[in-house]
Amino acid sequence: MSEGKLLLVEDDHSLREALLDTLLIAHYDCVDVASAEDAIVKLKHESFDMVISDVQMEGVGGLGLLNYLQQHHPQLPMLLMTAYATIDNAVNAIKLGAVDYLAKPFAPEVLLNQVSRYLKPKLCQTQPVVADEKSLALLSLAQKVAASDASVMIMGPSGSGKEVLARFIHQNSPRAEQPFVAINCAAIPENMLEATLFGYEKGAFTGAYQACPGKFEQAQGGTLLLDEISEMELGLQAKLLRVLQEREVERIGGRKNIKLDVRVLATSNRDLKSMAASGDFREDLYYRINVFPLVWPSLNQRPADILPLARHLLLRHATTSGMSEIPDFEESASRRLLTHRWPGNVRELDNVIQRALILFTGGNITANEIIIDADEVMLTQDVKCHTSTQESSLELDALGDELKAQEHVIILETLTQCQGSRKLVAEKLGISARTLRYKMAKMRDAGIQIPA
Ligand SMILES: Nc1ncnc2c1ncn2[C@@H]1O[C@H](COP(=O)(O)OP(=O)(O)OP(=O)(O)O)[C@@H](O)[C@H]1O
Repeated sequence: MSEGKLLLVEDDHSLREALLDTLLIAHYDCVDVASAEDAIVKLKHESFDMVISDVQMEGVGGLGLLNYLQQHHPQLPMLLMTAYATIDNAVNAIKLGAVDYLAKPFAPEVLLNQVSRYLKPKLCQTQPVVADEKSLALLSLAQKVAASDASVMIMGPSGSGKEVLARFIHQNSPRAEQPFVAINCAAIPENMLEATLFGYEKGAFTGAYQACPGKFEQAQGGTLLLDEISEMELGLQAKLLRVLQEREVERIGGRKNIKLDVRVLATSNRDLKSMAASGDFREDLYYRINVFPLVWPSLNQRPADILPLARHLLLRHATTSGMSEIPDFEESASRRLLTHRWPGNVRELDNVIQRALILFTGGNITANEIIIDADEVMLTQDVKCHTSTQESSLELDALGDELKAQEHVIILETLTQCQGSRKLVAEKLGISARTLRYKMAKMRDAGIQIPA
């Protein structure tokens, strides 16, 4: 199986964006087009490792594209998506050479499960950048723990790098070649979390059109990260405990137990021990996942990490935005970075660096381009504030969260620059589509109008 590139063909704009989000979040390299004709043009100039296409589109449509692939790229697996009423077409398509079909509507996991049979997601290359003594000690401990099969509980404040550390443990473990699957327990609606974790059989509940393996099964042989486990409700915690004890899972609506070989890592930015003491988290589950605890201190407690991290983030974002020369920080800028308290930890530092690159006009980065407070963004002449952005920022002031306000201004500006393309915005800001979608959902919740 290769770490290849996907071509997504779908004429419905919003469905295409949603599918693209799902694939990018799962770390698949993916290019999207709106018609079979555009797909054929792409296929002539770029090489792909899999095609996912809608059947019914204007022009030659999905079947025409399948026909083209059969003649010119017979090895290329093609997955078709079809409306429920046209399953006969899909069955014919499989006879003609498509590898499988998905009946719309389908859950994101169903798509990912199909794709994972043919392609591996891109390996996430993020290695923790560390320089402070405390962080070096933590990393060397993590390396030792990685070699074992123990469950690890990673604690630390929000944005401190817990997920980065979890990936590091997986990549340094004997399971490194097997899947690393992460699930954010706080980001998935409560009623969906159980199905997402344990999977379900066809017809298990309304909307379960196809059987779907859960995250545990997807992580088979590898590592499962339960991000923000403190947010899981008590009833589900009991079910999770049973799965961990029995080392087997039963899909919702299923009748058979599936043996599991999965290492479990979990993260929390809350004090799980006192949650367990107060009955807000199951004590027995706490002890089961907390075999080896690791704690990332907040960024201000490991000051020697700040500048190496800032340089690393600068390199990452400058490269993503295609800059040929990577600037450095002037003395004044470094001083500003070192004297801030970083309540939002590395994520806040990441935002500040992205902002600096937006304001950057050449040479090295100066203290003027290190914008930490929202007011500074509003006063900086270099930032071309659009009317809608100003209005949104004023609304945000009422929320009393300056850090978020700065972030929102940047997202709105970049959305305008990229004419609404979520994919380009995520690329430009150097964040994953998942993060962007999450941030935009929060902005909508706060009443901010997001341009279409
Ligand atoms: N040591 C590090 N080296 C490189 N990048 C880092 C490091 N720590 C954090 N980051 C980056 O900072 C951002 C936040 O990190 P991460 O998502 O791991 O934090 P977290 O503690 O899991 O946050 P949350 O509690 O909000 O889920 C990511 O973009 C990540 O790549």
